[in-house]
Amino acid sequence: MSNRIEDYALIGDMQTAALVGRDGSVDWLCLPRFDSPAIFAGLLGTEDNGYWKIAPLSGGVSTRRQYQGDSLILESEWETPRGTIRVTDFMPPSDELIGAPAIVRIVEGISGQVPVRSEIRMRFHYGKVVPWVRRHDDGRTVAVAGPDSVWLQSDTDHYGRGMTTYADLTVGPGDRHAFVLSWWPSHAQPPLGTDAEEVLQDTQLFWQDWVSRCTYDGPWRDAVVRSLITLKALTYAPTGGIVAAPTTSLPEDVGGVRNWDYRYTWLRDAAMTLSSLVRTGFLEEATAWREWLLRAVAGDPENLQIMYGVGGERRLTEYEADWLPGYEHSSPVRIGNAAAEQFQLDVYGEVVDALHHGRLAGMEGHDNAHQLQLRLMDFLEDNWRKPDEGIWEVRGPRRHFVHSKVMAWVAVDRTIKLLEAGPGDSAAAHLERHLERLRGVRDEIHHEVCEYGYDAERNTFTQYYGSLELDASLLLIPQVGFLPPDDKRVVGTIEAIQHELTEDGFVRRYPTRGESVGLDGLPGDEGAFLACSFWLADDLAMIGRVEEARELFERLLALRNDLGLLAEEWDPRLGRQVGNFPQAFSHVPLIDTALRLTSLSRAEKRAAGGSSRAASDDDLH
Ligand SMILES: OC[C@H]1O[C@H](O[C@H]2O[C@H](CO)[C@@H](O)[C@H](O)[C@H]2O)[C@H](O)[C@@H](O)[C@@H]1O
Repeated sequence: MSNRIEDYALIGDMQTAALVGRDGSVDWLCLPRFDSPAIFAGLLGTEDNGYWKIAPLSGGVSTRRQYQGDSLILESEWETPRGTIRVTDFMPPSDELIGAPAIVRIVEGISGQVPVRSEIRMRFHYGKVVPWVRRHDDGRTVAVAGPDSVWLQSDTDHYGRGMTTYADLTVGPGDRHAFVLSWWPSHAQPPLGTDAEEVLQDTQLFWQDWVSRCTYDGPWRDAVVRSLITLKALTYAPTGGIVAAPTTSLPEDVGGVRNWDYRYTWLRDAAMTLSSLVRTGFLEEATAWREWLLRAVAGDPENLQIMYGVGGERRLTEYEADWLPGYEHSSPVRIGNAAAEQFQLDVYGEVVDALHHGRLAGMEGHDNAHQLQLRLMDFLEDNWRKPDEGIWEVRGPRRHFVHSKVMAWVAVDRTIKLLEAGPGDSAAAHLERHLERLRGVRDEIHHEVCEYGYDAERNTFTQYYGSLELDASLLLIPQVGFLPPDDKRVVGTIEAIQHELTEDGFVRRYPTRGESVGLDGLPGDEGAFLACSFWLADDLAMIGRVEEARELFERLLALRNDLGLLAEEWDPRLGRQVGNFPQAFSHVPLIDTALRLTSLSRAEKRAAGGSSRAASDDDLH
C-alpha cells in the first residue's frame, strides 16, 4: 500500500495497537494482543491483505490531523469540495474499560454534506485467511475464522461486495456516526455492545489522568510527553511487558532484507524504557515491568533469554510469511525473532542498571529483585569472558564486542554499589569477601577493555577486540560511567564516530557493506540509527559541546512525523523514516537527551545567577 512509514498514526489500548494512514486506512492491527496475527496487514502487502478505510468518497488524504491534546485519540480532518468532516479514531484502554480490544471510529460532519464510505477487508492470520462474514441477529456484522471473531457495530447499514464490507453515509454539520470493531473468542457468547461516546469520554479521562503524573516541565515538554504516551502505548497492561515496537518487518533498508519482528519484550529496550519512566514520574509502570521481569526470568540465570513474549513466553520461533510481499517489496516478512536464542552479554548490564536507577528513584526495594541481581552476577562472573552477539544482535559470528564488556562492567559495578549500601550485620565478613571478589572482576574487565578494545594509534575504542571498525554503542562509555567524559580516549572515540560513522550528522550503528555480507551477516545497507544519534547529542553535551548537542537534538526532533512519532531509523539519502514504527528505542533516548539538556541549561542559569551548585548527575535523575 502507498503510505510512507511516517504517514502513519498510532492508536492503541495497551494490549495491542493499530496504524492509521493519512488516507484514513487502518493498515495494521493485530488482535487481541501485540504479537497476535494481524487482521489488517495491508501495511506489509496489498489491499487484499486487509485494511479498514473511512474517508470521504472523493478519496485523498486528510488535510489536517492531530492527537486530541495529550492523548492517543487521533483526529483527522478532510476538507473536500462538498464540505469538511472529522474522523476520531481511538482504542479504549481494554483492561480498564470494555474488556475486549476494540477500535472506535467516529465520523463527524463539520460543514457541507459530505458522502463518506467505510470499507473493510478483514483478512485473518496476517492477510492470508478470508473469514466467514455474516450479519448477526442484533444487526452487527461478525467475521469468524478459527479461534477469532471480530464484531462490527454501527448505526449505518453494511453491505458486502467482492469480499469487502462497505457502508455509505452522508454527513452534515453536527452528525456523528460511530463504528466499533471488537475482537472476541469465536466460541464465546457474543460480546456486549459498546457505547462509543461513553468510551470516548472514558478514554479522554484515562489519558488526562495518566499524563498528569508526568514530572518533566522543561522546554521540550510536548516532545517528551508524546514520547511517554508512545511508550505507555507499547506497554502490555495485563503483565507490564513492553514491546520494542508494534510492527514487524518495516524495513531498515527499503526493498531489502533487514526486516524484523519487534512485537516482543527485549530486556535491553524495556530496561532502558524503565529508566526513562522512573525519571519522569511513572514509577507504577516501572514497578509493573520489574514484576514482569522477575516472572519472566524466574529460574536458572543460565536460561535467561534476551527477549520474551509480552506474557513472558520463551518460544518466539522465527518464520517467513511468504504470502506477504512486504512493505514496498521489502521481503521477507518475518514473524517471530531468532535473536531470542542469542547470547547478548550487554543485557545483564542494562537490567542491573535499570534496577539500580529504580532504587535511586525511590522504587520500593524487592527481595526477589535483589536475589535476581546476585544470581545474575554469579552467572556473569563465569561468563563475561565469552564472545557474544552484542547489542546489535548481529547474525554473523560471535565476537568480543567492546560495548558488551563495558555493560558487564556496569552490572558488576552496580552490584558492588548495592552491596556496599547493604546492612553491616553478622554476614559482614562473608559480604566483604564477596565484595572483594566483585571488585577484582570489575577491575579485570576494565583493564581488559582498555587493553584490547582501544586503538591507541587512532585514539578510539573499537567495535570488538582487535577490530579496526567503530561502533556507535561506544558512545555509551561515558554515559554509564565506565570512563569520565573528559578522558582523552572518550573524547577521541566520540570524535572518531562523528567523523566516520555519521551521514548528514546522524549516526549509523556500524559500517555496513552494501551488497556484500558484512559483520552483521546481512547484505544491504541501513539508515542512521536514531537512538545512536541521540546518544551522540548526549556525549557532546557531556564533553562541553552543549550548543552542538542542542543543535543535533533539535535536528533529531525535526525528523519526527507531524504527530511526534519516530521509527527506528532515518534514511538520510531518501529523507524518510525506516524500520519498525513507532520504536521505543528511539523515544527513550529522546526523553533522556531532553532531560540532560534541560538539567544542563538549568545549571547554566543557576551558575549565571551566582549559585554555587553546578550540574551534577543528580540533576538527571
Ligand atoms: O540488525 C539485526 C537485528 O536487528 C534487530 O535488532 C534490533 O532491534 C532490537 C529491538 O529494538 C534492539 O534491541 C537491537 O539492539 C537492534 O539491533 C532484530 O531484532 C534482530 O533479530 C536482528 O538480528
